[in-house]
Order: sequence, then C-alpha cells, then structure tokens
Amino acid sequence: MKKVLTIAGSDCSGGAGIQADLKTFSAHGVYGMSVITAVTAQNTQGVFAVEDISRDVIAKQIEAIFDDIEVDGLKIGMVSQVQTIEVIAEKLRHYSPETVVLDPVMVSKSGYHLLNPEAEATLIKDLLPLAMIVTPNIPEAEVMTNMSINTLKQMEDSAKAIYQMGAKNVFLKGGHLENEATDILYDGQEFSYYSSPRIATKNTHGTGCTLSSAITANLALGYTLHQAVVRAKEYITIAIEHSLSIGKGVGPTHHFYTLYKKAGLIK
Ligand SMILES: Nc1ncnc2c1ncn2[C@@H]1O[C@H](COP(=O)(O)OP(=O)(O)O)[C@@H](O)[C@H]1O
Ligand SMILES: Cc1ncc(COP(=O)(O)O)c(N)n1
Repeated sequence: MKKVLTIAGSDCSGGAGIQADLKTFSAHGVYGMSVITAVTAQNTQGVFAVEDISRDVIAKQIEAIFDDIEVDGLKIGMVSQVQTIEVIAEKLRHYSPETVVLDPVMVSKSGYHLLNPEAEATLIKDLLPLAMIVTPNIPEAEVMTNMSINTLKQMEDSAKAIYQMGAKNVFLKGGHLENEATDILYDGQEFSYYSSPRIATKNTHGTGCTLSSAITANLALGYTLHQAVVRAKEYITIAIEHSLSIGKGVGPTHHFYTLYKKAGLIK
C-alpha cells in the first residue's frame, strides 16, 4: 500500500486541514499519516482559536515518520508561523522526499489568517523550492505575486510569476472567479486547463485541502503530474457536487460518494 503524509493543521469540525486530507487519502486507497502543525478550533462558521505546535514537536513528528516508514507522497497545508516553516524545510531538506505538493494555505474561507502574514515570504523562500507542485487559490496567488486576478489571462500571468519564484509546477485554482471552475497548470513551458461547471453550493469548506491531497495520493499511486491533476479535479468536482449540509455555515465536501455508490450504499 502506498504511504502518504500530510503536514498541516487540525480542523476539529472535520471539513478542512488534516481531517480532510486523511479522508481524501482513505478514499484513494492510500495509507494516510499526519504531522500536525497547529490545532484550530473551527467549524463551518468560522475559526475561533489556533494553537501552534512547537518547533520541537513538529520536528519529532517528522522524524518519527521518516525514520521508520517510507513516504510515497507528501503534502503541506497550513504552516502558521515562520518557525514552523523553517523546521519543516530543514527536515525535508534532510529526508529529501521526491513527491511534495505545497498548498500555500493563507486565509480561511471565513477570513481568518491561518498563515501569519509575516511568514508569507518565508513560505515562498523555504518551501516553494522543495515542492514538485504548488496549488494556490486566487487570493493566495494575489498575495504571492502582488497582482490582482479577475480573468484567465491574469491567472496565467500570476502562475508565470510564481513559477519564476522557484516553483517547478504551478496549479492555480480558479474556484474564486465566476462562471466555470477553471484551474490552470503551468510547467514553465505551457499551460494546461482543467474546467468543470460551477456547482451552485455554499458547501466548499476544505475544497483546497481536498484537491491538494487528491493530487498527492494520485502521484503516490504512480500517475504522472498531468494524470494526477485530472483525477484530482474529477474527485473534487464529485466531492463538491455531493457536499454535505453539515453545520450552519459553509459545509464540507463528501469524500466517499463514489465509494459508497460503487458499494451500492447510495442509490
Ligand atoms: N462552486 C464550485 N463548483 C465547482 N468547482 C469548484 C467550486 N468551487 C471551487 N471549485 C473547485 O475546487 C477546487 C478548489 O478551489 P478553490 O475554491 O479555488 O480553492 P480553495 O479551497 O483553496 O480556496 C478547484 O478545483 C476549483 O476549481
Ligand atoms: C486547518 C485548516 N487548514 C486549511 C484550511 C483552509 O480550508 P479551505 O480549503 O476551505 O480554504 C482550514 N480552514 N483549516
């Protein structure tokens, strides 16, 4: 069985972060492991508290995994603080895993800064070069490039600018624009486009976490980058289509729809 790791924050309500990542991994039939960078108190309505895990305990979690278990794919989500980023980068440089997906999580859908704004430059400097692919949403790409993005052309310009910062592949998600949900991949030479009809739902809590975990799982399973992205886009589209009206706010995606349907548990 392929073994896949998420380095991210915990979302106690189970919609985003570590919890979304592990559900996505399970749905892909890979063995999920987690290094927790921060514990958040959040739900479908907002983020109410965050406690960052110490540098030392993050280091120990990473060592505990890599010193014992082969890691076939790894994703990085919420990293909170400069010291969190520095210790992750130091450990990854030591263990040099090949397949690293970086989701540069910055602000939650409810507007909470999950990444300290002072740590944005460190994330770009220390983590971008270690990643095989980086998956910003539009607000994150705007922060990274200081550009405003309202059109597909502006998405392309921003993806190019992120590539020039040292990313090997840039997957810019278009969920925050109107019309179709079009994401783009830039590999330094050409653009590929991945579109799906926009689904009319408010339940998109954790979509970014889910998508980057699905890319990671598919890469670990041996798919090429392009195949992994196509499969992940299919996965997130089904997960949003069957998203769950759990809680009073922005509900989570459905990770097991396809599995349950195949098993005859959903008619
Ligand atoms: N309403 C929607 N209908 C269909 N796909 C969507 C919708 N909202 C987001 N997506 C897709 O979900 C994925 C995550 O999108 P996005 O919302 O841009 O990221 P984030 O969750 O990081 O803010 C992307 O593939 C995007 O195109
Ligand atoms: C611990 C944690 N990590 C990431 C997100 C971003 O979630 P979204 O994908 O909805 O932007 C979150 N809300 N909480």
